[in-house]
Amino acid sequence: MFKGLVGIVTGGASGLGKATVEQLLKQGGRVVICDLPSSPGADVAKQFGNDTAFVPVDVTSEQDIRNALQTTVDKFGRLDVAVNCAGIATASRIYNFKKEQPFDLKSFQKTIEVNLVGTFNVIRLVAGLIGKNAPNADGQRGVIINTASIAAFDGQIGQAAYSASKAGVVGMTLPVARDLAKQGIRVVTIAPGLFRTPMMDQLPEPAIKQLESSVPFPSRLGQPEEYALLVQSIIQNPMINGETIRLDGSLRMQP
Ligand SMILES: NC(=O)C1=CN([C@@H]2O[C@H](COP(=O)(O)OP(=O)(O)OC[C@H]3O[C@@H](n4cnc5c(N)ncnc54)[C@H](O)[C@@H]3O)[C@@H](O)[C@H]2O)C=CC1
Ligand SMILES: C[C@]12CC(=O)[C@H]3[C@@H](CCC4=CC(=O)CC[C@@]43C)[C@@H]1CC[C@@H]2C(=O)C=O
Repeated sequence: MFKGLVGIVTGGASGLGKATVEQLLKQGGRVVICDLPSSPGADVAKQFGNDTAFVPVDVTSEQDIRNALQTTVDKFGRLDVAVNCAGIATASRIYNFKKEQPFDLKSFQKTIEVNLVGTFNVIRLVAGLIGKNAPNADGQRGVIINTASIAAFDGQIGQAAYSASKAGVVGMTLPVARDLAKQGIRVVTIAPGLFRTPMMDQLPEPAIKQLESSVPFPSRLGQPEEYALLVQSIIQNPMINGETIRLDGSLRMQP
């Protein structure tokens, strides 16, 4: 289905990103996995075979992303799709009244830097390369897909930094889609609910069970493959643009 399509996936060594890499490959695409040097990205690329490459990147670095784009062109000749999955989850209350300690500013800045600035950095750089493609019959040159979270809308206690970073991703989706419309590049954001990934596995099992029971239907964590299926759908459907799509089993998180 995606024969000839070339994608890059940030955060592609783990969780939602890794499932996306696998789905794009299954459909006949070729994929560059971008993830931290400390990630298992090299092993993941080896496991997936010759239609993948791993480039160690920090998404907040301009040079790292330029390197990744250069590798994409050298190895696969073009770029059609970029999927932003790289992200970190942090949690802290705004003020700890027992310890008389405010939210650590560095931690707030880091969360914004990776989740929001990192996503923006990738978008602004991939747009130039995707824009070089010849348009298809519909005028489309490619697609950029971002990952927010339902915490962008229903942020919980302790999620001020995480929610702000993800709300930023939601907020820039429409203006960036408008910026890139003339070039025929679509921009879409997915806001996942609760998915079974290494990020989620930081929580103890009883807490996960409790979270699962809070999802109306299906009352369980999402599988990373279900996220990847939405990525596939967004790529296939040229009318989806400038929108954030919740993928959450109708969960609305409690405070
Ligand atoms: N798992 C879940 O339930 C949900 C996840 N999300 C979001 O989905 C995205 C993917 O999350 P998961 O797959 O669950 O997490 P994960 O922890 O399994 O994967 C995240 C990947 O991002 C990479 N990464 C982190 N910082 C990076 C940086 N500065 N540069 C490059 N790569 C970096 C990590 O090395 C890791 O491989 C994240 O943005 C997360 O906030 C959103 C809602 C729910
Ligand atoms: C990010 C998200 C909600 C959270 O805040 C938690 C995170 C899993 C790891 C965590 C461990 C903690 O001890 C504090 C909370 C949290 C940072 C969750 C994974 C997915 C959740 C999300 O984005 C929901 O939309």
